[in-house]
Amino acid sequence: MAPSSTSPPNGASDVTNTPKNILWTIEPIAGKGKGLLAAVDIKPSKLILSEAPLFTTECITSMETTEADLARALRALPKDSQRAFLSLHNNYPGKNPLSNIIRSNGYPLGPDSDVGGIFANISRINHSCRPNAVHSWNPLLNQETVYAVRPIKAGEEITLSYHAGGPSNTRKEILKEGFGFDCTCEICSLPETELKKSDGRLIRAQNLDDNIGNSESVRYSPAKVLKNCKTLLGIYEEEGIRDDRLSRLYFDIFQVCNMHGDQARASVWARKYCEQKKTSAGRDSIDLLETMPFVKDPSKHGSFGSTQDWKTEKKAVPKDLDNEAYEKWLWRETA
Ligand SMILES: C[S@@+](CC[C@H](N)C(=O)[O-])C[C@H]1O[C@@H](n2cnc3c(N)ncnc32)[C@H](O)[C@@H]1O
Repeated sequence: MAPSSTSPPNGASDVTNTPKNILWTIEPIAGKGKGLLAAVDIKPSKLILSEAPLFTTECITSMETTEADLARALRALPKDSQRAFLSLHNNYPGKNPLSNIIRSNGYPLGPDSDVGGIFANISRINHSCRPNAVHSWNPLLNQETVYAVRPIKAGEEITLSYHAGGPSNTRKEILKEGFGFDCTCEICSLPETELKKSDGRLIRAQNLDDNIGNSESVRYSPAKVLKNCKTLLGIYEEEGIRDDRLSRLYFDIFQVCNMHGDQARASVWARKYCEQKKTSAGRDSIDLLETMPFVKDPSKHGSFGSTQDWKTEKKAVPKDLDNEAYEKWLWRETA
């Protein structure tokens, strides 16, 4: 066992796990090697970990020299960082051990980045198809952050999503092919009847998501798309999905409303997106900072005003409705 209260290896910064504030420990997890267990109850939006990479794949100069490039970069690290790297899980033992440690543990440093990072602690976090935490690269900190998105009980495993979405057979196939393991998360291990129900919901979610992402539908049948968004949100609630699928859905709804000139609702959904990003990536999340201006003025976003069919002013958000009436307004269900 490697308790998280020990000093992080050189190059790895770990702001939360000081001896005074131990949120988690690294422990053996049945069937998954090691993993992170919560040491205390953790609430959503709590920063669990913020960590700089031990090193990045920027040192790789070509496919042919990958192993040699990595060996050189590794030798340049302090001894404890080298040990931390070499102790990480290798899912593909045999030739090219360094490349395969990267393959087993690397995270891209941002959604569009070709550069991967290896982390002493974050790389120990196992996958779940219903994760209770979300990771993201914070370019302002130059660190990967992990925030809780659901309440996590002391003793519960902290989990991230390596790949999200779809019914269990699709997910299992992708995880096996892309990451080389058979997923045994709590969703994939549900009893058959429950798994079937969950799969049914997630197949429906996939179809709804396809419709919501279809620009023709958003342009010509926005009322139907908005209805599908509401159904999808209901499925996410039922399935306990609070990862980036949820913030993406909020952003999609923002765009549907904004595209048709409904600035009042667009502003509400932009705010929901920002709040969810604050929970999953912190108040200094780039996505949050970039979207905040559209809460104030949705018309500044590129999606604004292809039509004015739903035209409202931003100030038209009602203030005196009860919850039920407000929800009806929000989903454009009032006459
Ligand atoms: C990035 S490592 C995570 C930490 C690793 N368990 C360890 O011992 O260092 C990824 C590996 O953990 C295991 N793993 C992660 N999530 C899993 C899951 N849901 N089911 C089964 N094995 C899992 C697999 O062996 C996978 O290749």
